[in-house]
Amino acid sequence: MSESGVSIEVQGLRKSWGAVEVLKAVDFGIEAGGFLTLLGPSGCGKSTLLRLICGLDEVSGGQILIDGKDVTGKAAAERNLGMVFQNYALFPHMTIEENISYGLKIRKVPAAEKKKQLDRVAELMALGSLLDRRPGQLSGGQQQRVALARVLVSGRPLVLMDEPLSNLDAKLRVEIRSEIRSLNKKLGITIVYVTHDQSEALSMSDRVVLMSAGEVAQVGTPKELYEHPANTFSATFIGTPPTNILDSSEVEFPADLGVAGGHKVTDCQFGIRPENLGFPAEDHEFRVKARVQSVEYEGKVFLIHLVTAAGTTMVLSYSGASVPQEGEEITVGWGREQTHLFLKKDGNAIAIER
Ligand SMILES: Nc1ncnc2c1ncn2[C@@H]1O[C@H](COP(=O)(O)OP(=O)(O)OP(=O)(O)O)[C@@H](O)[C@H]1O
Repeated sequence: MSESGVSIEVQGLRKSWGAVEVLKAVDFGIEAGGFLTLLGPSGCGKSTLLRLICGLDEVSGGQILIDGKDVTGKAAAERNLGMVFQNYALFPHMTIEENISYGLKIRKVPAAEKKKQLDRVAELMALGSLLDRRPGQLSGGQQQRVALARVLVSGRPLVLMDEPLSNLDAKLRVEIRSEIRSLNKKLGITIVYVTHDQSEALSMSDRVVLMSAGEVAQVGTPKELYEHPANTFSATFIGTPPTNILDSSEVEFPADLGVAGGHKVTDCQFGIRPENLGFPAEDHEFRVKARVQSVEYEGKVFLIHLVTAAGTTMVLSYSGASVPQEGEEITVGWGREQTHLFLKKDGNAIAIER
C-alpha cells in the first residue's frame, strides 16, 4: 500500500465534444495526501473532468500535473492511479481475497508481502471475516468496501472515485464515507472524489471544487464555501435548505449600509441562510415581511416556507416554541454579520463596507 500521495494541479483544462464545450478553462489543485471533491449538479462536467485526470479521454486544451509532472499526453497506465466507480465490478467467480489481491498478483508481489498487505487492508476495511466468500454472497455495502480495498492495495498514490456510494442506502453511505475519509488520512493517499451530494462533499473533503456548467463556480474548504459563498450559484447550491436570495427592494436595511467598489445597495441582492433568520424580528437591523405558506416539521427544527409581497419565496429554519401558522403575516430579521451581498448584474459576492 502506498504511504504517501501525490499532488495534482489542473491548469486551464478544456474539453469539447464536437462543437459543444463541456469544460471551460478549469483550474484547481490539491496537495499530496489531500481529499478533493468535484461537486455540482448533473451535467456540469464532473465525470468528464475525472476521466481527463485518469487519462481515459483526451483534453482539448490545458494541462494536468501529477506530482509536479505534466501527464497531459500520457496514457492512463502511465499515470499511476487507481479508480473506483459507482458500479464496483468485482470478479464474481473469485473469492473476496482473490478479488482484493488481484492487482498484487498481476504485479507479482511476493507471497509474504501479499499476505501482509491483504491482512492490513482487510482489517482497515473490516473485511477479515468475509475473505473466503464470493461477491454474490456480500451486501452492496460490503462489495463496495471490497472495491475500495482492491484499489487501496494497488499501491497507487492517487485514487479517483466517481460517485462510489450512490448505489448504497443512506446509513451505509454515511458509514463508508467516514471509512474512506479515515483511510485517506491513515494511508496518506490523495483522493479526487466526484459527487452531486453536497453533504458528502462537505463532510469528507479538504477542498471542494464547485462546478457549474463546465466552469468552476468556487474552490475552497467546505467551511469557506458555506460561510463565504462566492456567488449566488454557490449560495443556493450549498446548504439545506439553501440560502434565501432577496432583491434589495424587498429588504429593510440600515441607512448607513455601504457596498464595496462604489456600488449601491440597490445594485445588489441579499443572501441570508434559513438558520440565520430570526423570528420574531426584534432589534434586527435587516428585516423582511412575508406570509407563511406552509410549515414542515423536520424533527429538530420547523421549516417555515414564506412568500414576500413581491412573490419571492424564502425559508426560515425555526426551533422556538411559538411556531407561526399558515397564512400568518410575519416579520423575520437578521444582523449585518449574517448578510451576504451579491451584485445583480453577475451574481458575484460583493463585500459590505464597514
Ligand atoms: N462522450 C460524450 N459525447 C458527447 N457529450 C458528452 C460525452 N460525455 C459527456 N458529454 C456531455 O458533457 C456534459 C458533462 O457531462 P458529465 O458526465 O461530465 O457531467 P456530470 O457532472 O458528471 O453529470 P452527472 O452527475 O449526471 O454524472 C454533459 O452535457 C454531457 O452530455
